Amino acid sequence: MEIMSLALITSLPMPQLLQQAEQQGAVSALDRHFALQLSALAIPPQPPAMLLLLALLSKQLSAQHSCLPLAHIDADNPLELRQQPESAALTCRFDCSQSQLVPQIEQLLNESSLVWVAAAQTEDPHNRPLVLQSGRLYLRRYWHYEQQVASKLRQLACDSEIARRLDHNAELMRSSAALLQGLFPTVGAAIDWQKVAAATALTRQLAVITGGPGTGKTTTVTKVLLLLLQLLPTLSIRLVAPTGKAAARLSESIKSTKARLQPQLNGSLAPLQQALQQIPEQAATIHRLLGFIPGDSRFRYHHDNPLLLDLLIVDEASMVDLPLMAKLLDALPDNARLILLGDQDQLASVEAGAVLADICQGLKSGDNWQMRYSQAQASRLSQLCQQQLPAEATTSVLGDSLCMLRHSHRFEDDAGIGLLANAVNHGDTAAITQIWRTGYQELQWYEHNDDGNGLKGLLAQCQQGYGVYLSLMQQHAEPQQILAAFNQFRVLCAMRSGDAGVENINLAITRALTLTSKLKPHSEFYAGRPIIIRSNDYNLGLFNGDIGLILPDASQHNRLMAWFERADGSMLKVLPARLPSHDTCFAMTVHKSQGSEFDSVALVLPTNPRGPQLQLLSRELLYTAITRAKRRFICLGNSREFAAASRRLTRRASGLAQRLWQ
Ligand SMILES: Nc1ncnc2c1ncn2[C@@H]1O[C@H](COP(=O)(O)OP(=O)(O)OP(=O)(O)O)[C@@H](O)[C@H]1O
Repeated sequence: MEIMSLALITSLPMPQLLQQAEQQGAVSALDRHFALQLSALAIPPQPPAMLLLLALLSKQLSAQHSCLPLAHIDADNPLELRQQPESAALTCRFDCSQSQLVPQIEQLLNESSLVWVAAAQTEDPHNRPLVLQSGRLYLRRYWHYEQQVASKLRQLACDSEIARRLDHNAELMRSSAALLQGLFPTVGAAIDWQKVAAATALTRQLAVITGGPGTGKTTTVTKVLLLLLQLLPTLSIRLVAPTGKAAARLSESIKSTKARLQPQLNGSLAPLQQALQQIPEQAATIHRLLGFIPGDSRFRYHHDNPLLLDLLIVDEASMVDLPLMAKLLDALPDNARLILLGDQDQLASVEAGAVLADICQGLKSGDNWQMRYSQAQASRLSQLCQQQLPAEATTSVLGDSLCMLRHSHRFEDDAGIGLLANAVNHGDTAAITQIWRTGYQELQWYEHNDDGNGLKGLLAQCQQGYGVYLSLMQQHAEPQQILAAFNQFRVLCAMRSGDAGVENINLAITRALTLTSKLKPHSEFYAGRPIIIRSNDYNLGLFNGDIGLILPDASQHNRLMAWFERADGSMLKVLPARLPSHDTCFAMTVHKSQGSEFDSVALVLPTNPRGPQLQLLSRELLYTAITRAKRRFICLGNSREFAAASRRLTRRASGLAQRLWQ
């Protein structure tokens, strides 16, 4: 046993120890190489503990955390090594108590030439690769992103020009309150949070409107646009979402909300008719708005070449990762307004960070949420909404920009899907068990069991769910109609591999559909094969996550083509041989399903989840899967594990919430 300097005790020299740890799966090859290569750059040579910290930081980044909080390191087993009886004991621990660990590591980092300790200065003159701040170790790039996002959001979280006008113009306050009342006719004393959200967006340069599915985010924001365009008729507005699918849904949703509002704009609301016509319907992806440059991680629009707009609306903001949010905010002109819409309870972005959850973090009060309006904003909102809003001791300017919608208009209060989503969101295992037992008609449970009946039941549901689009295909319906029918039903899996992973379930569904004779998968590309794109192809206009179908093209002697629907509703057809990398998509991961909704969803959970699989089975994963379903939610799983997963919260390590709220 060798005792290293800096209070680290290891059974092997650190490079060999990391190699062994890699074989165990405790770190990846990338983590090990990152640690070795970065430490090799340093002069003077770095101690073994630094190598360990570098490997741990890399491991954190691979798990989509933005940083390594030093307090999360386990002094006794920092690499989380498993002790394997057959091999010599692999030891790696700090020779100090857990309580002494953080100060000792901080001292080590303070002395390292690789680390800049961020304090009063805002930039490191030496561009060191690592940054230490408030007990968190960052890769410089991520520290920068966090810094950028926090400072821009704080800068935007101020009163809008309209708020200043309202404060000094009693007549404007009165007429605005009347318009709000017309658009949100409040009945009873309960606070109408949609109205408050609209008033928030009117009075603040930044508004964050969060809420679960069907809580009225799109309805509210459309009404906000009516009010803003009435007051500022030349406002240039852009609508964006993180994926093509989400952008298409936003366009669709704005279009139908406008159609629904149109007949309501009469009497005192009639002057809003013109504003209604001006509301844009076309949403783009964030990448398209920023002007992606193929093969480059930079965008055409940035701080020195800002976007030309007055108001940006970002839907599905929970899917926006930290780097993309930093770039989006960087490209936003200083005087532009920003409205973020999203569901803070959903799975976080596929890449690093959990920006929306961090923004909302300051409203968290135990298991509940609490609005935090300052005295001035509470009084302004109360006048506008003609309802009494309480002021709260607030620690951040952000509090005045946030509003959370909690009542779902999509699910009846006593409907199974809404109840289940709510119980999962509160980790209420007793309620979850009760809901499954009650037998709601929108819910269907299949238990994994040895005789395979659970899987058989699920596959029968797939034959029915996917039977609709396959029948349309047999009837030679239009590709767009067939694709729409395909998108009514979807199987979601918690993970890609394993017995109940996407790969296996896709095979099982393909076999089950072949048995119905509606699918004939005799070659790689066969009529009816659904595909999901796995990489971006800017030339073809196909992007990671796009879903299409292989179908015959009647205009080309039934030649098989891959058909996709573009965000504007038009169809794109591509020769299958030209498709970028893709997979079959009867089943897809819950992660990939974010931003989409289906009439019916069937979720497949692992049979007997262990180790890292358990980490994936989180409350956010279940909630995201359930809320993809509009009418029916089916689940194949292990009932105990389902309930247990609802208590497993994933928190991404980040300093953003602290920067925003303290
Ligand atoms: N205050 C309300 N009263 C009655 N129905 C409402 C109200 N607000 C919204 N709705 C209805 O609820 C449904 C969902 O509204 P909306 O699409 O605005 O919600 P959302 O939060 O944007 O949903 P999603 O998360 O699915 O995008 C729509 O049919 C809408 O007409």
